[in-house]
Amino acid sequence: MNDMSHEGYTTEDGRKIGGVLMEMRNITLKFGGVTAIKDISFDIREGEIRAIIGPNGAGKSSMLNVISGFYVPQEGQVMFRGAPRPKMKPYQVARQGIARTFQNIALFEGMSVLDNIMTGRLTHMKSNMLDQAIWWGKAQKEETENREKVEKIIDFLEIQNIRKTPVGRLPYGLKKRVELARALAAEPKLLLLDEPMAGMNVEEKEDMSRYILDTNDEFGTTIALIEHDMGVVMDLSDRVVVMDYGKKIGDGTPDEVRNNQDVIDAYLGVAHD
Ligand SMILES: Nc1ncnc2c1ncn2[C@@H]1O[C@H](COP(=O)(O)OP(=O)(O)OP(=O)(O)O)[C@@H](O)[C@H]1O
Repeated sequence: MNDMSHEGYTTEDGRKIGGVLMEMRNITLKFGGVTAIKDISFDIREGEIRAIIGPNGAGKSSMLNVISGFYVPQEGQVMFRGAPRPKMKPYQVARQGIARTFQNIALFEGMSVLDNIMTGRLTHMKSNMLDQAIWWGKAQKEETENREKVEKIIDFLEIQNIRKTPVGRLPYGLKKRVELARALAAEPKLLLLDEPMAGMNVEEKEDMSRYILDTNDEFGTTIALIEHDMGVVMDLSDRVVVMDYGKKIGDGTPDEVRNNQDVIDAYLGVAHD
């Protein structure tokens, strides 16, 4: 990586990364007597793929929930586009352009793939019941536009052949892809992925990696993901934060992180003071 200026930087593969989109400033999060996150700071820049990794119980899920606005830290400040982010409801987070997937897939099992993905468009729907009653044309136009956006995502993720299939009948790897499709239907600026490769076989992991890279490339989406497995994110990410016991022990390019002794120790389970 070179030119790591405040305005952005250029990746080794020549992609231009922009300025800071989101910044975590001295975040501390506690659950009663347990400190899940201890005074952690880092930023996420426009257009980058940013990973947060760490062993079991390191605090990754807690951090993703702080980024998504689900948890409000006791100390520190979350900055979004240069302004402190207030406590927000999930729909307000969605309107800021943040979408996420979940580790335990959260789809409507009885609904078709297409209908599940359409639910991702909800934050973009403007016409209400009254519009639909008195001016059906407006609602119909919006429905057509939403369908076109969703069809584009279905093509992009190569799931045309299962568009009418109830999600409950799909194998795990495809469900994960449908969840990604639903998140993309919201046209997020920032996409949060909660262990996107968990429970996948090698081939499914390769597919998911490719779709994540293509999403970033095709739509310019900034992506932050948490992952337990260090290996899978190294080829994917521009920069990696490493957490262990709630602390940040590394932050840098995959190469920098791979050669960081604290990170090596944490993954080998070397005892702490
Ligand atoms: N809702 C909660 N209530 C109480 N303690 C919690 C809660 N969520 C997390 N913790 C604790 O905070 C610490 C960090 O947990 P967290 O789930 O964020 O780690 P993680 O890195 O995501 O772990 P894993 O890889 O196992 O999912 C752990 O000690 C956990 O027990």
